[in-house]
Amino acid sequence: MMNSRYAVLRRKWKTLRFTDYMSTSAVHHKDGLLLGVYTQEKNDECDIGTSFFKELDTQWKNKLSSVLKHAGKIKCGSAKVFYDVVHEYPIISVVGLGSKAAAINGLECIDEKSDNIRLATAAGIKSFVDMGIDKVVVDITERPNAAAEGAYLAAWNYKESERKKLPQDIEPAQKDPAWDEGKVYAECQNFARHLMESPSNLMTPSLFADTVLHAFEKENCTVEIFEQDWIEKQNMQAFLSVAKGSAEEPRFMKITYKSPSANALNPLILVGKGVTFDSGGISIKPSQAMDEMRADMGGAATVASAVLAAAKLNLNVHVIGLIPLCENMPSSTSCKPGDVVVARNGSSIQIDNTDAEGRLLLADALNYAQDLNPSAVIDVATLTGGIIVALGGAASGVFSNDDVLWKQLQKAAMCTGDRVWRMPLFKFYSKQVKPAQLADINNVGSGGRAGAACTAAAFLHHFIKSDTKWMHLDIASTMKSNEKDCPYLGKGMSGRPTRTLVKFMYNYTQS
Ligand SMILES: N[C@@H](CSCc1ccccc1)C(=O)NCC(=O)O
Ligand SMILES: [Mg+2]
Ligand SMILES: [Zn+2]
Ligand SMILES: [Zn+2]
Repeated sequence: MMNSRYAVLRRKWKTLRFTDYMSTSAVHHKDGLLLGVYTQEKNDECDIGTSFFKELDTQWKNKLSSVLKHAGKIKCGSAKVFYDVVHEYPIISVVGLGSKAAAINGLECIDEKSDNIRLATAAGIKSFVDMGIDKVVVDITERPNAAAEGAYLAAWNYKESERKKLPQDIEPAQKDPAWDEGKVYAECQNFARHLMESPSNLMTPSLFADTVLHAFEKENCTVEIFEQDWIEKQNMQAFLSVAKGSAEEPRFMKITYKSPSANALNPLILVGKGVTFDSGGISIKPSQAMDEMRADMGGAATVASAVLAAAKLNLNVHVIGLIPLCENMPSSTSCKPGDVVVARNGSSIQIDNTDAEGRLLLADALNYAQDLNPSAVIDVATLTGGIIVALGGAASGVFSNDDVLWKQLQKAAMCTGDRVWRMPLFKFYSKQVKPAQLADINNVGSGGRAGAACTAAAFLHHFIKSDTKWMHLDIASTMKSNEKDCPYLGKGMSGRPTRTLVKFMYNYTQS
């Protein structure tokens, strides 16, 4: 709640902003400062400032420690704002970094230190909302990359009018390459959030392809956009069976980034499901929350964004992103329940539920991927409601035929805080999708909703050759975010797991 002293000081500062005095000599008066303190375990002891906090405190004759003493404890991941403590920075936000001893928590599968920094920095950025601040200077004593991630993820909003209320000029107190890296991780996740959140009429398959092409303009990458005739020549009939219900033409994107120093001939291939709107088709979805299916291209968005980050960070990797894009709509040209199509690999598929469309696009894209001599193939897809039932928003579900690949992804996710959880690829589930009554395989499992994420993975597994190292990420569980579960992302389409994919590629180059 705003008390009277707060109101007076805020008014005073706002008045000052528009004086000639401000616009000439004392530019600092428009700047906010974000400082960190470690939470003290003992109740009667004050929180302890970071080394940067202490440095400024000495410079400013203990004014910071003095206000902190009266402010009481600052909880981990929360912020307290102080006005006019020093004239250099009229607004200072002090954030709780949690315990200095925070470390990797095996049970939680997360590096708590890094996540505390993200939470704290995000809370600090948000504490400057509506203050008209031009620039925020951030204390980066602890984990500069995580600080940048928290800051830039928190400063983002799909709506420009909301974004403008938050500081957009954010700078580290000292130059640090780790901060710059964290900024790329966050900005690429924000790009994925933009693609996912965009209304489906403004992010059709062709508009998605154009937007991504534009984002890669300055990167040393090859971006290919294939149209319907190419998809037909590729015999991608499973993919086309979904696309044919819509007036919007499908697209197939291929984005290649090969670091000049990467000698790997065999690329890592990322495949992203790009259904720009999933109405369910003839097996139409209930209208409640159907709008959220504008984000059914979350796999495509995160794959494109992760490859973009790899290029921006010059990661020592050879990666190809494959992105089948289409709409799933009901019409007189739609595929009907019980229809049979032949996929690119020659397998016949009985389509008993047209809402289980993602796996049809992926079947053909995965088959194409394996023609490119990959070192590993990873698909990313908002694939099933079943994974939401299984994991909630805590993690993306991962199915893999390779333990090393899985462990590398798990390690990456611990660092980024964007978690993953391994799920089974038992024959138990394969037997529920094949054989189908009229074809080699059915696009839905005989168990119905029971184990639906697992039968979907079993379906994809059918299209994976025995010597291909493969991982399938079902990201329907992490498609959306909310303020309570992840304050640094807030509410809306999450852009998860972009940072985990980038970190995975970073580690992949080291192995
Ligand atoms: N598009 C997929 C996943 S729908 C999952 C979802 C549901 C509600 C809110 C967010 C995400 C699909 O249609 N899958 C078919 C299925 O799960 O049966
Ligand atoms: Mg969208
Ligand atoms: Zn669907
Ligand atoms: Zn879908």
